[in-house]
Amino acid sequence: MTATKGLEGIVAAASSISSIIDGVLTYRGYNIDDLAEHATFEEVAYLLWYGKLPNEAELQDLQAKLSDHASVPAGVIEQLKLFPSEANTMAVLRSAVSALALYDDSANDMSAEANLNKAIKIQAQLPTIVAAYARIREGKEPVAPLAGKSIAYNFLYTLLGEAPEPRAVEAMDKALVLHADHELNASTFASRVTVATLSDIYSGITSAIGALKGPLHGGANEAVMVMLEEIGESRNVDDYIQDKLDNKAKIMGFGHRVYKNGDPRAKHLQKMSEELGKEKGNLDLYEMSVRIEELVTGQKGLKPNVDFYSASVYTMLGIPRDLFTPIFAISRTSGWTAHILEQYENNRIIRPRAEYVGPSTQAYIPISER
Ligand SMILES: CC(=O)SCCNC(=O)CCNC(=O)[C@H](O)C(C)(C)COP(=O)(O)OP(=O)(O)OC[C@H]1O[C@@H](n2cnc3c(N)ncnc32)[C@H](O)[C@@H]1OP(=O)(O)O
Ligand SMILES: O=C([O-])CC(=O)C(=O)O
Repeated sequence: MTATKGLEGIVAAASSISSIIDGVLTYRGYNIDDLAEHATFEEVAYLLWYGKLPNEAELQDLQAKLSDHASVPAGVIEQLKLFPSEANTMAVLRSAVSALALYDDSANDMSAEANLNKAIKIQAQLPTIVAAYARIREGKEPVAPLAGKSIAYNFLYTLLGEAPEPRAVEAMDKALVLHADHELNASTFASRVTVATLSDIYSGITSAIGALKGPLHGGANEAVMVMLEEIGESRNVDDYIQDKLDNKAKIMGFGHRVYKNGDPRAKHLQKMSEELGKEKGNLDLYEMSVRIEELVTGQKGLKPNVDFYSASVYTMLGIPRDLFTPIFAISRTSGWTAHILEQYENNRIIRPRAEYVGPSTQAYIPISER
């Protein structure tokens, strides 16, 4: 038995949810470029859960369910108030989602219907939790989401406490569409491993949030913003990046395990970054990002991934840096839950083998003789 480091190239599950074939990403066979252009996040979530695009009535029904479930148990809000105001936001989210299970009587109901309902409920509650914590840590009261509004609208509304600009809602919605699912990425795999033991959906999402938090995965969007802040202004880009490249340091937001010729989602975020910069009359972040890309791609051949331009997009939407990865989690909950439901439908425990590289058979030595 020989191990493949990082399981590169190993096909570990069959799935009909999303595919990456020859660098083209599809959700249920629909090209991400078409979905990014035309679909709302709610349509995409429906597509991921039900396997088809909704008609008007089906979409309205899902939107009503999401609205009905958007409030969070008072006990979870009380917990958010007890957490330190400087806490890591992904750790907060991981803990809060785990706590949601304590208030859900159906948490351990393993019927397909109950699990789909929980998927919708968790999707509705995640944005409420992220916005509530962001306000609580600033000493403000959480704002209740408005019935009949989209997840993108309500996230911005409950975060900022005022009606968001239509353009901001549109950009947020597109970002949610682009992050919704991505085949067997690390966090989705973690969620499938967890629920394949027949553990509950909350355990699966808690595992996934823990995996997404890392800077090699979803945490990279926040790390990109740290880099842009460290660089500070355009004239510093070349020296900063050259120093990193010379020292073989990782440039966050570049590279990908599967895409070697570029991530198809990045161009949409780059376009959004440029458009928002133009609208705000400040292209600094966009231009710095473009120059970083020229240097990194030029010298290392590495292309930007989904996390690179999302950092400048979210910043231009007025979102604090440490909410970037929680936003990724809000979107990816649709994909995680779709994968969890698919895993339950045709389950077998996920239990690979390890190549043993430790010492060969050893004779036990009593402690007094060691
Ligand atoms: C949503 C997402 O999760 S997208 C990914 C987000 N993560 C990041 O942006 C973090 C930065 N990128 C990385 O760390 C990596 O590219 C990963 C984790 C995304 C993929 O990792 P792997 O598939 O193991 O990388 P891969 O084997 O292709 O790396 C090949 C070489 O390129 C280097 N490399 C890869 N990414 C980068 C980078 N961002 N900066 C500098 N060098 C890099 C590797 O160090 C490796 O060099 P070596 O051959 O000298 O050892
Ligand atoms: O697929 C991956 O390895 C990481 C990624 O881009 C994602 O999860 O969106």
